[in-house]
Amino acid sequence: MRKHIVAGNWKMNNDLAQTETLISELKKQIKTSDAEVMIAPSFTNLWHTFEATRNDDIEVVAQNMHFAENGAYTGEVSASMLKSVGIQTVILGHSERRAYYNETDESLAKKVDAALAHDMRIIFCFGEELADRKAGNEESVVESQIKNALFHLEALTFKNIVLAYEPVWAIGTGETASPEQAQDMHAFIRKTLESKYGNVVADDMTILYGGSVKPANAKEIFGKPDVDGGLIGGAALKAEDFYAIVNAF
Ligand SMILES: O=C(CO)COP(=O)(O)O
Repeated sequence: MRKHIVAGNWKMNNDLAQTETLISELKKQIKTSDAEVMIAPSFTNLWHTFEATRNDDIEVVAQNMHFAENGAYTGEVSASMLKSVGIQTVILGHSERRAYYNETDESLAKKVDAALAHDMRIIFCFGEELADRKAGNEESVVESQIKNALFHLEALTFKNIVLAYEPVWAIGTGETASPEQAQDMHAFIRKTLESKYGNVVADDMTILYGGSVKPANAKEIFGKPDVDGGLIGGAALKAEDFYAIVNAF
């Protein structure tokens, strides 16, 4: 079933004290919403945030994980470690991870497999760079990112996957894809899924848009038929702005 989701990716922001402040401000904003609400703090704050929001309509998710179960991977965190602190969902493939930490379609396919093997839900991110769009290659780039990391999966596993289209040129730049550009790409993504998995998987897939979503533009973007929610960076760091976006549905 297709859901509405608004997820806040805090990236490398908020120490423990700032996390506590933001959580208490978020709690004041919560009201019944049509959208599932998620927040992704840094690893150091996952457990605390999970505990502090236990009774609220907020799911705490991780920003990344390693594909191995355990071992000599200094600085890394595994799926079972995340699950042991209550985390059921992980963001994989964010463009910042691809750009700065050499994450590739190949390593992401392994992370996807590891998360699914632990019955975790995945928010799988992808999106073209500015040069790709200028060259008119945005669809082929997105298509290959999806195919290379996900098309080895069986149709049934897609119930544990949420897709997040985040054009790199719109992340943290203040420049949003127009609602029409987002809609066109989301429809293309659905068509790409349909070509391999059929229309049930394609129609049921929740596809989020990410890149400079703000209270001022959320309603228009979320109003598009193939946009099922957002992955929010900067605006997720202010409780009022975040919930204005959640309530844009
Ligand atoms: O990267 C993003 C969410 O994962 C989007 O970031 P901004 O909302 O700050 O553009």
